[in-house]
Amino acid sequence: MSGSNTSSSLERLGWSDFFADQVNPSEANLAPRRVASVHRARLEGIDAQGQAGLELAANANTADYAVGDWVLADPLTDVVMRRLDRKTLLQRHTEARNGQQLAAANVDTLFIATSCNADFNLARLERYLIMAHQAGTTPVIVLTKADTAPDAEDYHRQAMALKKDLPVVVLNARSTDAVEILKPWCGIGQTVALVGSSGVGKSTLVNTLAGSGSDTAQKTGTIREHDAQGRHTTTARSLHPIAGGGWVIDTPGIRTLYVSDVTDGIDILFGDISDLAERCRFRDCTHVHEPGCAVQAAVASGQLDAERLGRWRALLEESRSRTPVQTGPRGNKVVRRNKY
Ligand SMILES: Nc1nc2c(ncn2[C@@H]2O[C@H](COP(=O)(O)OP(=O)(O)OP(=O)(O)O)[C@@H](O)[C@H]2O)c(=O)[nH]1
Ligand SMILES: [Zn+2]
Repeated sequence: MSGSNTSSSLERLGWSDFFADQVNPSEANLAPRRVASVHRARLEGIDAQGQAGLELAANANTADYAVGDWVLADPLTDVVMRRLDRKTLLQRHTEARNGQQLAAANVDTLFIATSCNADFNLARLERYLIMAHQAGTTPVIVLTKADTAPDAEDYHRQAMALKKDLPVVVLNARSTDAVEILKPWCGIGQTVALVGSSGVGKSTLVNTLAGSGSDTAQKTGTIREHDAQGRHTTTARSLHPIAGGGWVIDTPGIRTLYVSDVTDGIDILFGDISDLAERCRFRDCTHVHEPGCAVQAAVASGQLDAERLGRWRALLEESRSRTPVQTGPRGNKVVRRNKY
């Protein structure tokens, strides 16, 4: 890496020791670039100077790259030599060949958006929280449309009860006040992404964060991504600068994320129940009818909410039925682990 100016500009793009430490001395002449959008046949990149080419080798597949990835490119030919390990990775479950589609990489904070109205659903928020933990990102619940809800504080209180120390903010996505409220997670070099149902205000928030007059502004309520044939640089980038520093990733893929393969995340979100379960008399306790069940005892004493227990059980069931299980060499079951 050359001079400190370059690295400090790179840090504005999200570069950090985590990535710098992966660069071998023999790779010092290569240029770190960040993937700004992924198309079927090509990638777009950025570096400290702005748009930067990313050419893939003939045998490479764009599906192996996610928006937000860091790669090392040959500065003369723009050819991608290597992708650096990811800090975090958001994936989509698909029915396709390998079952996973990459949605975004190296997202520091995941804004889980829901509005202060009928969209608000604790079970769905829990799923998004699990997804955030599973990806390695920090979740923040963003309650939108506070300006239209007389009872926003009630939603706030319910969301905060989902997990100890969970950040929950209440805002009007159309107001510039939202920028100030989200500032703690949008500093220089920070990357955020938004998930949530259709219509909760994700595009509106991206626009508000990007600032007015930004040429990256998304059109709300309309289709954003279009590949204009015959022109090659007109597609919307998926990595948008935030006015006060940082980046927000917004892609169609991230808008349709849902939970799968979530066992690790479930243990983080429902750690209290997992702890209780360890104290049950039977190791294979189903926490339904067994004597000596510490989980049922906690429900009976009012320490544990029965509905929350029900959601935990449903998520575990779903996760078990979806997690691919491979049969190991001696017929012992090997559950696939996260691999970034
Ligand atoms: N009053 C008010 N309206 C909002 C707020 N956030 C979003 N809206 C409006 O809600 C509508 C939907 O907002 P979008 O930003 O398009 O929602 P989205 O989550 O991007 O929806 P998809 O693109 O379908 O995923 C728009 O008309 C917004 O102006 C808010 O906090 N307050
Ligand atoms: Zn039990």
